[in-house]
Amino acid sequence: MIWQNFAVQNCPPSIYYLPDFITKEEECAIMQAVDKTPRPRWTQLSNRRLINYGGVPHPKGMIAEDIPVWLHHYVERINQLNVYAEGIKANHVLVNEYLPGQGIMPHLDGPLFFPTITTISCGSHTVLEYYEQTEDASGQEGSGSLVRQHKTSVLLEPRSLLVVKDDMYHKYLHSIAEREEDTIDARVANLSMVSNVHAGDVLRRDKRISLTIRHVPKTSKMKIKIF
Ligand SMILES: O=C(O)CCC(=O)C(=O)O
Ligand SMILES: [Fe+2]
Repeated sequence: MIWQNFAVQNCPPSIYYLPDFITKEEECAIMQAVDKTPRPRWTQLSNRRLINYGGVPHPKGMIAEDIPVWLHHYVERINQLNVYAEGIKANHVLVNEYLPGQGIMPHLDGPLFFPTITTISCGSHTVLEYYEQTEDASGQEGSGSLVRQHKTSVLLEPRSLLVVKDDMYHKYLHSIAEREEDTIDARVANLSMVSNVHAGDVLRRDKRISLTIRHVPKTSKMKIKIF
């Protein structure tokens, strides 16, 4: 599969959207495996819950942990695409679970990850929104007053793969609004790449599981110092 053939037009570089990257059976298997994950593995946040697999990224280096066997197949599928760079392989999977009405605040993924990321969506669609953040023109330099302007949106259907790099990784903040339904409008940049969804449609959200499969460049071996 040549992921470069799936570039989303009408948005800054670079987003790629691959519908039906996984089958319904694979989607079901992911949802079941995530469902079975023991409670202590989860980090509960106010508006979603998550699991780090592969370790917890850290500025001093991620202490690598094994990725569970059920995820190897999907990590391998991403590695076969060669999205990161020659010889660079995924070593981290972030599982996010969103119930209808939940989301994630505008943010950048930051310097701990290789700046090309991949996300598989399961269980429900969502709309990923991108914002340009600039210092308020009326505010004084360094006042810290920031304004956010909507740049583009991407509809993520269940079973799709998203690949994000370049300015869409480094420059524009992404978020998922805390909504129970999404009204699809012409600001959705990949509307021509989805079937049976049109501007004006209202899509009700269901529980969504996302797998964000990334490469964490800085890893460290745990050292136990004995004095
Ligand atoms: O769930 C998603 O698709 C996005 C998650 C995300 O942006 C993150 O965890 O950094
Ligand atoms: Fe993110």
